[in-house]
Amino acid sequence: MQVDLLLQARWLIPVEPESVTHENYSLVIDDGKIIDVLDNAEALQKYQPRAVEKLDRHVLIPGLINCHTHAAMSLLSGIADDLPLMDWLQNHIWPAEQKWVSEAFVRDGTDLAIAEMLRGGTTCFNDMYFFPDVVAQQAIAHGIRANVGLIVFDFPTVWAENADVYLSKGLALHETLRHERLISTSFAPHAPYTVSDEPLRKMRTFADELDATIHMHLHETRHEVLEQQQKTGQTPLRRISDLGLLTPSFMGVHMTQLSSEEIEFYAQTGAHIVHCPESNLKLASGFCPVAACLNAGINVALGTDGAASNNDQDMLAEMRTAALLAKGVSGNASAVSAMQALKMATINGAKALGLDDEIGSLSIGKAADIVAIDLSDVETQPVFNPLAQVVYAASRHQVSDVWIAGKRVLNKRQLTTLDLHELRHRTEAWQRRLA
Ligand SMILES: CSC[C@H]1O[C@@H](n2cnc3c(O)ncnc32)[C@H](O)[C@@H]1O
Ligand SMILES: [Zn+2]
Repeated sequence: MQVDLLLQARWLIPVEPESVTHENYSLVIDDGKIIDVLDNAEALQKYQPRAVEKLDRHVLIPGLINCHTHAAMSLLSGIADDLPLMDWLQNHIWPAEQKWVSEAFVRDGTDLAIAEMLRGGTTCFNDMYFFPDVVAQQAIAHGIRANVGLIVFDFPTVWAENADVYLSKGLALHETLRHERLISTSFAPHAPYTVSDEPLRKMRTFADELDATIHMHLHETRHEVLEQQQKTGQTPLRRISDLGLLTPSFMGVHMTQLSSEEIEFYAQTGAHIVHCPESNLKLASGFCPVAACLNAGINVALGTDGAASNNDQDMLAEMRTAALLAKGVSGNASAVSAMQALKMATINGAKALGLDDEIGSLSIGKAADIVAIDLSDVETQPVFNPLAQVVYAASRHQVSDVWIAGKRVLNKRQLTTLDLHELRHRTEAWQRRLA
């Protein structure tokens, strides 16, 4: 049988259907999909590939899914550091956004983040930012998968005047993007402290009608929880639950403040958590009790958050931080194993986005979203355990090749859909303006 491409790898970690590492294994790709996963020798007997790629020093893993970011904020990386969330947001980030955010800013900032993400093995990002139409357009142009946030605030910004306008623009954009192969959409109310009850109720109704997900910052800091409790007698989590938002189509981002009772309660709802350990550590927000959440059966995905609070878009690093932090805070070295960390960055992200039929593992029938990591560098030798080298030692500079829906977007470290030289010029121009 003739097929488009055969990837012959030294190691292959499919994540699903089995948590194993195969040695000398091939992925067979046709029409943008994985059609077989089998031993190298068998693959050559069974298929006549139009192209063969030998990856004999490499491990193949599923494309990494960055389940929470604000891509265009890459242009704000380093403008305000070493500050707690509300000081950072209210006194630095929001004033800068008010002054600078435009369609051109979002186009160039999103391109900068996409270049960084592709070079680091991220094949899908879940975004929440102004001008989501531009975010979608840039993702399509550069061949990366994106879930675009239909943002809502209860006050005017550069994108809309009031909650109803945010919602109507979001619904129109959802309709425009409905048939885009690499794009999905999600309602994205910013946070409990910036969106009132009525628009949240409306979003629940729209999300149900359109079978869409909802993506929201929630319980990010102790301050957020205490302030709302003092004002209303309720935690933000209880309020969001009373408004009917907590269902399997909801992603609560951060969730650093959770009691054991709240973990049990959240698990019952089927809602997902997106853990952003590096942003939480840098803003000193706390951290999500991931080991306890996973044990309770909550699906926990991983995100970097924007580069103004991280300060990068490096999902390999985020995986390592998630695994190490969970062990450190639980006092249990088995908490968040290397396989669990890889799952959080792949299949769990796909589940949170409702895309697990399509992406998140190297399984037959799924899209060919694949990352090759070269483990021959001294930094990742010897390779007794490829999975441990990926999670605990590899750096994003070892990501050699990336395919999304079968298209090669990184070829031996070269981006195929973005010109880095030209991107650097655009970024430097923004730096001069912002300075
Ligand atoms: C609705 S557009 C996104 C909005 O969120 C701001 N933001 C970035 N990071 C965080 C965070 O960790 N918590 C809360 N809000 C954040 C971003 O600057 C935009 O204004
Ligand atoms: Zn965020």
